[in-house]
Amino acid sequence: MNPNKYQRTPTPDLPNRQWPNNHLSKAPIWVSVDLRDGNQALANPMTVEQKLALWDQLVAMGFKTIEIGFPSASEPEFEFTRRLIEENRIPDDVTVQVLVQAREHLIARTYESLIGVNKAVIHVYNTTSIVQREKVFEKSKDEIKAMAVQGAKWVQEYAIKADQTHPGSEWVFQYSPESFSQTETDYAVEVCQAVMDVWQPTPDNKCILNLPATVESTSPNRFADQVEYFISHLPNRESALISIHTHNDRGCAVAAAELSLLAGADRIEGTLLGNGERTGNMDIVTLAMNLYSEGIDPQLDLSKPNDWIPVVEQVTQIKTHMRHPWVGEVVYTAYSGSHQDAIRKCLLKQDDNQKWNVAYLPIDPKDIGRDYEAIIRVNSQSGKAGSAFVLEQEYGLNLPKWIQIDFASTAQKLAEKQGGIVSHKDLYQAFTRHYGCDEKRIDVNNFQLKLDGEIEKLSLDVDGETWTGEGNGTISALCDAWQQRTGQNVDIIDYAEHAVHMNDDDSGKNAKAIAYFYLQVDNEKKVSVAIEKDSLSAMILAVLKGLKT
Ligand SMILES: CC(=O)SCCNC(=O)CCNC(=O)[C@H](O)C(C)(C)COP(=O)(O)OP(=O)(O)OC[C@H]1O[C@@H](n2cnc3c(N)ncnc32)[C@H](O)[C@@H]1OP(=O)(O)O
Ligand SMILES: CC(C)C(=O)C(=O)O
Repeated sequence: MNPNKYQRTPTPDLPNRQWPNNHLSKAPIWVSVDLRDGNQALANPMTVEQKLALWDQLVAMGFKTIEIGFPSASEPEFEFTRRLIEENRIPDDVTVQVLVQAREHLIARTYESLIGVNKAVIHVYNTTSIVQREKVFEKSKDEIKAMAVQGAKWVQEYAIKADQTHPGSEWVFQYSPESFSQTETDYAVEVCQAVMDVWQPTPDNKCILNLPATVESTSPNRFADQVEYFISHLPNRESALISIHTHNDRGCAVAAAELSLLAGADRIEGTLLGNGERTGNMDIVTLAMNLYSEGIDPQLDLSKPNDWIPVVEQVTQIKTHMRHPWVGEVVYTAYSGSHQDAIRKCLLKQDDNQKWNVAYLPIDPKDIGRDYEAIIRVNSQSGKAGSAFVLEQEYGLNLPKWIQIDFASTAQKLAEKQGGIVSHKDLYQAFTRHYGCDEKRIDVNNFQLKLDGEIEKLSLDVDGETWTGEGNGTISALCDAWQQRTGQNVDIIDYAEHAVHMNDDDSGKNAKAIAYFYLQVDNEKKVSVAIEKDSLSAMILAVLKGLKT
């Protein structure tokens, strides 16, 4: 490797930059370019049917402008445009956008594809970057500007022609100085100004100037400088919507777009999950969810990733990474003990009426249809809180801390033996087996309790022997009975009991009680658990188990 081979992309000097002081307060205008830039990146471009499926999905998610393709490039692209129009698939509040080079025959064909459309954005581009001017087009700055101006003129002229032959369509003009981020910014301003001189937009009839990082070649802060410089030097800025189209070569497409919004951009082009040329387009899902997580309405419905991800995966043939920001399969799952502990404690304290404030979970997974069940998964890196969370969520067991500690080594051994994630069923079985909850190992009969003044007098048959004892409650009378029989001193350090509804029957018929006891028998500490049909039985059995085992 040889870093001397590379050079820094020049960006404007902007000593009084304002964008670092700004805050976002609303969603931008979103434009999906999945059907064009996304499609352009696929080894097997989408079929018309696949494009229709993705179109329906994009509309359902709330996109109001959708770049549908490059209709002059191929028959399938042309046919798709025709089908949207002829089959009345474009809702009144959705505008289609089409891309075309600054070449006359392509512009003519583009308008042909759009006959009968209600409203469309005609997006014309030519590159302005230094490398492309010098090596690809071999043209001077003036010649490249002249291409842009000529393209703008054709777009306008063919719109007029289209209105004459097929009146009734509304046209919006968009120009991209392709590779803006690798263009001298003052020159990009100059070219865009020349395009605006042709189109003569007004604040009520704006054109769109789209600034692409066609290849991401600067850090997001320097891209934001480029955008702020462009916006602050563009005469008649109020007559243009400033749009941003970033790619992800350095992995910062979302950051660059986000900072561009701080720098004054109005509109963002991108794709769902970031499919696009090379390392991809800006991922709209990530940026929209970033806004959402800061309390800004993203103006897109991303709530059902389990519905729309399969559509995107089907048409792109690209699997979503399990750690994809916000929507990857495991992004709300914690395996490590301390994270599980923190999540569990925060969730217990999270009040529905308060702002979301849970460690390690930047949003409530339920907002995008993810269940709490998947948040904590027990493996060999988990601690007591992980097992406690799973048993709590899945089986309604509120384990006291000393039970969590007591059970932790059993869960750990199970995880190490299994080698991966322990299913909640296996964990529950390990729990009931460890505490002997499924076996009736102690036979209890003829339970009698009499109150004599303040004193409870207890008599019961345990494994065929009659026990008697007294105390200020049932449990202390039971401990007294044990002391009388064995001479051992029994202290109750702590206990808890609660109702449990067994998972296989939500009707309540299968409601049971669970009791947890922490005893000290002479010098020995004992932990025991029993699940019985009612709370008194569960408590008696748990104490007996603690004493007799
Ligand atoms: C950054 C982006 O994503 S830009 C979008 C890129 N997307 C695509 O290109 C997908 C669709 N494109 C295509 O199917 C084809 O390129 C077509 C149908 C549009 C054009 O095909 P062709 O004319 O046969 O070939 P090709 O694309 O190689 O044309 C290159 C010519 O167009 C010129 N050209 C390229 N871009 C532009 C432009 N934006 N404006 C004007 N001329 C341009 C080139 O200088 C070159 O000219 P030359 O033939 O005089 O050397
Ligand atoms: C045509 C433009 C907007 C483009 O796709 C890019 O520069 O990446």
